[in-house]
Formats: sequence, structure tokens, C-alpha cells
Amino acid sequence: MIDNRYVEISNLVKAYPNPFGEEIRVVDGFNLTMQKGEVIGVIGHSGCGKSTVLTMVAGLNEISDGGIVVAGKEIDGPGPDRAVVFQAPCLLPWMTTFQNVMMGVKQVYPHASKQQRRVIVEYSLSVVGLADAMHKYPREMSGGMQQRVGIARAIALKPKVLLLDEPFGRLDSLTRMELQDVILGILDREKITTMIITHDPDEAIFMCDRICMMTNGPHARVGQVMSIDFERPRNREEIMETDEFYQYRQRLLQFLDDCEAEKHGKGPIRFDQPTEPAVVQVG
Ligand SMILES: Nc1ncnc2c1ncn2[C@@H]1O[C@H](COP(=O)(O)OP(=O)(O)OP(=O)(O)O)[C@@H](O)[C@H]1O
Repeated sequence: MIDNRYVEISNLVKAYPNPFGEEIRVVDGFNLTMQKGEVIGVIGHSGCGKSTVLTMVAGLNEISDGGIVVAGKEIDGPGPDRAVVFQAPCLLPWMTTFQNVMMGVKQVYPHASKQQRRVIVEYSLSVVGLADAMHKYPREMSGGMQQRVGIARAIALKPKVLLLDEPFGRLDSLTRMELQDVILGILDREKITTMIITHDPDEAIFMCDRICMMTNGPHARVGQVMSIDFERPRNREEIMETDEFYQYRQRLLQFLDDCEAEKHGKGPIRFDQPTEPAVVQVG
């Protein structure tokens, strides 16, 4: 049997102390496996624990219980095998685009020659469409351009896993769509295993191979996982003309509505999947 578990998140728990000093498990028993090259979306209501899960996978947030294995190795902190893109790229304002990307490359490739590093940085900036803006400073660029630098900075590290935490959250809808296409182009070429957090069902359907729907917190975990069976490369207009797109969307919205109802005491809704949750097939 082929072992497809490239990323394995097992019984993941995150507990934070509340103001009374009690430990509250915001995430409790989160299980998910990701295949190599797979793009997984994580969707759920605000505050359910999506970023908490992502930052634990990134190694930036201590794990209270359970574990995360990436490419056969249990993680115990951040590493260049996992690159993160947050909502805001946090570029150093006194450095050019080129220098901002080079900074991470120097750390990850300490033994590469100057010329090799330059090629990596230039390539990463060109794939996000910034070949002509390498020497601009952040203040000279739009929010969308700055976010492109953040993406270039992440892919320049050649990570095993790319973690995107609402990367388009601050962008207008046109720029958002442009950047979705940029990322999809990169993922189609480089086949990087990717987790993307989003609030936007359309974005999740367009970009992902599977969408993991999280239950409400506290004690949030995976409620359902839905496979998105559109072939790649994907064309936005073509996908949006299919019946399946609207069925997927309906399924996601229904889940979010059910979570909302449960929050207001209209549940309980049954999300009982103790280990790997059931995969929902639409169509
Ligand atoms: N450092 C912390 N200390 C205590 N509680 C925290 C801490 N960080 C997050 N939380 C709580 O954990 C829960 C999950 O937060 P998280 O940011 O992961 O949710 P989210 O689903 O990503 O939210 P959003 O969609 O609004 O970004 C929230 O209730 C939040 O208040």
C-alpha cells in the first residue's frame, strides 16, 4: 500500500489559559493528513482556531498535545521546510524587494554562491510578476505588490510545505483574483504541499484539492473534508459555469450555517469523526 501521508496532523490540541487561569482547549483532537503536492483549504467561523492550527504546523505555536509529522519527521519548532505567508507581508521598509527576499535565502542557503542566491531571488520574484520591481522599496509598492513579495520570499526557500494564512485577506477583489492565479500557477508548476486558510468559499473551491471544514471552538476539530475534483490547471470562468461548483459551495455554506446555528443553541449538530473525518463527495 502506498503511504500518502506527507503531512500528518494527529490528535492535535492547543490549550490557552483563560482569564481565570483555566486551560481551555481551543483546538481539541484535530486530525488531518495531507498528500505530497496537495492543496488543502481550511475554512471555519472566525475564532474557531484555523490560525492556531496553521501556526502549530509552522512550528511558531507550541503544541499542547498530539503531533505533526512533515515528510517523516516530527516537527518541534519552525524550519525552512515550512514557509508561511500571513495576511500582511511585514517587509523590512529599508530594504528593496530583492533584499527582502534575499534575506531568507541567505539563511537557508548559507553555502550557495552569491550568483546562485541571486538566481533564486530573481526567479522567485519573476514568478510572482515582480521582475521589473526588484529594486523598489515597500513604500513604493501597492498592497498587492507587497503581498507578491511575501509570496516570493516564501517560495524562494523551496519549502516542503507552504502555509498561507488568509494571504489575500487585505486585498481588493481584483487583486485577490490576480494573486490567486499567481499562486495557483506556482503550485501547478512546483507541486508544493499547501495549506491555505480562507474565509471565502469560492476561493477555497477554486484553489484547493480538498477543503477541511472546522467546527466551532472551543474544542474545535475537523468537521468534514470535501474533495474538489476539478482538474488542474484550473480556469476560473470554466469552473464557475459548472453545476459542481455550486454544489460544493452549497455544501460549504450549509456547514457554516450549521455551525452558526449550533453556536446559537440550535444544535447539536453531529460532527463526530474521531480520527480522519469522512470525505464528502459532491456531484
Ligand atoms: N495567545 C492566545 N491566548 C489565549 N487565547 C488565544 C491566543 N491566541 C488565540 N487565542 C484564542 O484561540 C481561539 C482561536 O484563535 P484563532 O486565531 O486560531 O482563530 P481563527 O479561526 O484563525 O480566527 P480568524 O478567522 O478570526 O482569524 C480564539 O478564541 C482566540 O481568542
